[in-house]
Amino acid sequence: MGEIMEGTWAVSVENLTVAYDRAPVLCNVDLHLPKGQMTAIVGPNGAGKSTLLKAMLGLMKPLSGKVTFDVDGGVGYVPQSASVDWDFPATVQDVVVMGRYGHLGWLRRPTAKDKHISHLALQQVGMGAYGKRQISQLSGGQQQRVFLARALAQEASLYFLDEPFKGVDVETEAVIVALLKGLKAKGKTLVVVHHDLDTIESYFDHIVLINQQIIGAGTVGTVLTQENLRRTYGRG
Ligand SMILES: Nc1ncnc2c1ncn2[C@@H]1O[C@H](COP(=O)(O)OP(=O)(O)OP(=O)(O)O)[C@@H](O)[C@H]1O
Repeated sequence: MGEIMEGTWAVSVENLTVAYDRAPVLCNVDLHLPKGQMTAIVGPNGAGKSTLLKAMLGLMKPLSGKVTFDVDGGVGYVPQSASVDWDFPATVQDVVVMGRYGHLGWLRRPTAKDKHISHLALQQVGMGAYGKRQISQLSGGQQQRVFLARALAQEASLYFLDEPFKGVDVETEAVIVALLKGLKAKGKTLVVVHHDLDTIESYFDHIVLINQQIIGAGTVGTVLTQENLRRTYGRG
């Protein structure tokens, strides 16, 4: 691939194999995710999408393989909403300020600036009035917005989001898409687990089709074909 220059990829995955017990969930995954673009990770339930995100983030130890990042700033993660303990006693403001921890020195308390940035992030997701509310007392869509605000407050340069549109209404989805596109316009790299095939073309530049192995990866125009979808979902 002679046209690919150094510094093109934000994330490079080489020969990654991941298993929970013994049976591998991901096998020999080689993958490159382009800088400054929005990439959709797409595949059926159980394909290993969340596992791929966790392995790339170093939250799971792979059986083999290597993941390297080439980014100027921090790495942000918005986990699947269902995987979060929403009964944890914390206010909305607390959760968003946690996004600033990477910017805080050792044992330093959040400064007025951290609180200000966190408040602006909450306003950006339309949750400015909810700072003092317990997170357990929010709807699913509101919780999703708060997690997005936390990611914004983090001011990372690479973001991983696991199904940010799951269970949200059309308005919340539009808010989230606009924010993600705004982050991309600022040069951030976004990697998003996504299920809705109908919106891939309008939301994303790049796509990874996965079902334990990589079925295809590249621009949406070249990879999102009927044949590749059939190979990914095993139907048709
Ligand atoms: N903690 C775990 N222990 C054992 N097996 C697991 C664990 N988490 C996931 N798995 C298994 O690993 C496989 C991949 O799961 P993963 O959550 O990565 O899939 P996914 O593509 O994100 O699915 P979905 O679209 O349903 O969220 C599945 O077969 C799942 O049952």
